[in-house]
Amino acid sequence: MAKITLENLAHSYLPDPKSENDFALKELNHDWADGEAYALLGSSGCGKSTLLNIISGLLIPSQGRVLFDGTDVTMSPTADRNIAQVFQFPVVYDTMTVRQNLAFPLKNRGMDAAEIKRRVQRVGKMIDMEAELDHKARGLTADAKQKISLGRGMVREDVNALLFDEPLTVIDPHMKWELRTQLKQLHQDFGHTMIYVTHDQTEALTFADKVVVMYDGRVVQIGTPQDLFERPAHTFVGYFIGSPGMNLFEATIEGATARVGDTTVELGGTYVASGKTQLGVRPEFIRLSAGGTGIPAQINRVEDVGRHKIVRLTVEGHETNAVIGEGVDIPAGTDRISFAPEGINVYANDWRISAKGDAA
Ligand SMILES: Nc1ncnc2c1ncn2[C@@H]1O[C@H](COP(=O)(O)OP(=O)(O)OP(=O)(O)O)[C@@H](O)[C@H]1O
Repeated sequence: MAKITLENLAHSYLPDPKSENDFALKELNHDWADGEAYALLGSSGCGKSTLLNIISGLLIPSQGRVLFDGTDVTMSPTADRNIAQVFQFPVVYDTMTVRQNLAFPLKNRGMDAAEIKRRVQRVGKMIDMEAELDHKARGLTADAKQKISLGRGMVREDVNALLFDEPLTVIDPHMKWELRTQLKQLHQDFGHTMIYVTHDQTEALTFADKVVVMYDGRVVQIGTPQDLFERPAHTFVGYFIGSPGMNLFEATIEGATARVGDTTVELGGTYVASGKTQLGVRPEFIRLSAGGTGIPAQINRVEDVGRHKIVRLTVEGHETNAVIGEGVDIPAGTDRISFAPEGINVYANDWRISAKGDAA
């Protein structure tokens, strides 16, 4: 297992990049801790695979260095990096049995037969294919073949890192949940450094200790699921994480208060902000009322989704969502919203700013 250091790393697919916009991966500096499970999350085209391919050695970055435990591996081929990789689509040897496929990386390293047998049995159980261990891979479904690929990725215990690139795309929904749980268990048992690329927030939040959110070639936040929920560092994180995502209100910041339209909102702290200023409030922190001092709002519809209700409103001309707990009544004649102070985030030019005196 290794700590992974990304130093002044950036990548452009163009031979002669002129501006930041020419970079698929914009400059970043990070240490990814030994033994942690990271999810790389972001929408299509934001640079997740570019970053993963640089870490795995499939791509040489146009700038910067990659270090494994302090050793520069930037120019080292994948084979020399001692990593296991699982891709979106299965990579299996059709003519081999499931058992031979799983044993392959261990045999290659000359491990003794009894140990190979033990590990293959364990991984076979993990991927729920114990009964098929002696079947040929040819003829198995894509779903089963991908489970073999995952198993092969997990069978070695001595790797520097385990890299997964959207590995559950072809897996059926029930098995997805099962395999995610198994991966998490594997991580707890062996403490591998794991990097898991996905555009699915549920997958990222359930799998990872830390979620690395990418947007437009940039890492906009690395945090625990709780950090991403409570203190989204960028408006994109607020919008992308959560269902529905965070509401944004254009606001003028005036120290400890903000003006949203004609309404004054108490911020619960003092802020100095300029540029494009907004308040970000998750639907869970929106309060509804009839009359009073809140921001004028109009309910468009209410969706009962079982555990809670989603109230769709129009506020200051924008669609706004509130989440109301099961059994909580929506006040009759609701025409105002207000914000729970602990749920207010202040943004200047899309980046979260802290109240004076706050650490984060
Ligand atoms: N080989 C390449 N040549 C030129 N441009 C590329 C190449 N690979 C990726 N890109 C571009 O780089 C940007 C980042 O792509 P990347 O594949 O890293 O994103 P991603 O977040 O992994 O997306 P997806 O989830 O769709 O795979 C995109 O604009 C993409 O078009």
